[in-house]
Amino acid sequence: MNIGIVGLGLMGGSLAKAVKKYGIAKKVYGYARSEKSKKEILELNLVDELVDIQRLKDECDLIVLAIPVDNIISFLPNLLDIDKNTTIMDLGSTKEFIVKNIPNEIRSNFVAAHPMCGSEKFGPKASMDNLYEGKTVVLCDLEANDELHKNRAIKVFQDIGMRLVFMNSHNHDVHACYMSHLPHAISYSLANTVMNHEDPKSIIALAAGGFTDMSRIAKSSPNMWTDIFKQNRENLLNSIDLFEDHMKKVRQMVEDEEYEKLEEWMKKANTLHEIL
Ligand SMILES: NC(=O)c1ccc[n+]([C@@H]2O[C@H](COP(=O)([O-])OP(=O)(O)OC[C@H]3O[C@@H](n4cnc5c(N)ncnc54)[C@H](O)[C@@H]3O)[C@@H](O)[C@H]2O)c1
Ligand SMILES: O=C(O)C(=O)C[C@]1(C(=O)O)C=C[C@H](O)C=C1
Repeated sequence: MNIGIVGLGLMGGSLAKAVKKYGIAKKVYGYARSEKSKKEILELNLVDELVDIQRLKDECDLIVLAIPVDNIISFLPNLLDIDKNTTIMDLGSTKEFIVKNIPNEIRSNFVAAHPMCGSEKFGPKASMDNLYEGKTVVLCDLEANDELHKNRAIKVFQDIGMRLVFMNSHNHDVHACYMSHLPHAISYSLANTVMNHEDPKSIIALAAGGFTDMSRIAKSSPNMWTDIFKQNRENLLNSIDLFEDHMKKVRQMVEDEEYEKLEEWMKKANTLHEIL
């Protein structure tokens, strides 16, 4: 099978490396827009060839959209005349808005997927051949797909070592919000809070494991995360409200010097790690 990847940053570049590593693709084609990306992709030897959209459509059995979630939607008009046997797949971090915006002509071709792996790094240089190994991918609303496309997508994810989880796109966005989008909002908030209060010298001198762990994802791509917060707005607003309730609760317990209650609240939080 020939695979075409649109966007060869962390996720697309890592997929290109993984399908090569496991011998899944006869040819891996890439599509990139900026000259800077094109240069990096070729230097890193991520794909067999960079091609235009027409060649992607003419020569690929599977086209993977590994670009920010708003760009996924704006890219779809390019694919309306796709062959009925060509599979399209996205790797976006949100699912409901994307699925709602898939044009009818290509709905059965389009497999909505979200790999639950990644990092705060972005761009072609961040790609890794083992990013997907042993990780989970969420596949959404598969009842809308032809068997050919569903099975092709499932096989590719299995062949690169992923576990599969099936969910509807609405539930996906609720869960992804709590497990990924809220943590990013908190980490960006923490980074800005600390930078407004502390000077660089004390940040460098005192940053230890706790702060480094909590702030790692504040280094993530603003371009990608603005789109995610926009598309998952309602769920994010709800989750921020619930998080704020807990911040108010801890603030109140400290203010009222209710230390036994505080300890119980912390013990409850400890139990998360009996599950994880
Ligand atoms: N980073 C993560 O941890 C992670 C995890 C799971 C899913 N995702 C999702 O995967 C997708 C890609 O994220 P990433 O981390 O690889 O981002 P990235 O910034 O590393 O890579 C995206 C690449 O796509 C290019 N691009 C953007 N629009 C394009 C277009 N219209 N045509 C061609 N190229 C285009 C950019 O130049 C960039 O090189 C996003 O939808 C994101 O939500 C990311
Ligand atoms: O930074 C990481 O460690 C990630 O795995 C990235 C992460 C996350 O865990 O929130 C980020 C966005 C996703 O869509 C999926 C995964």
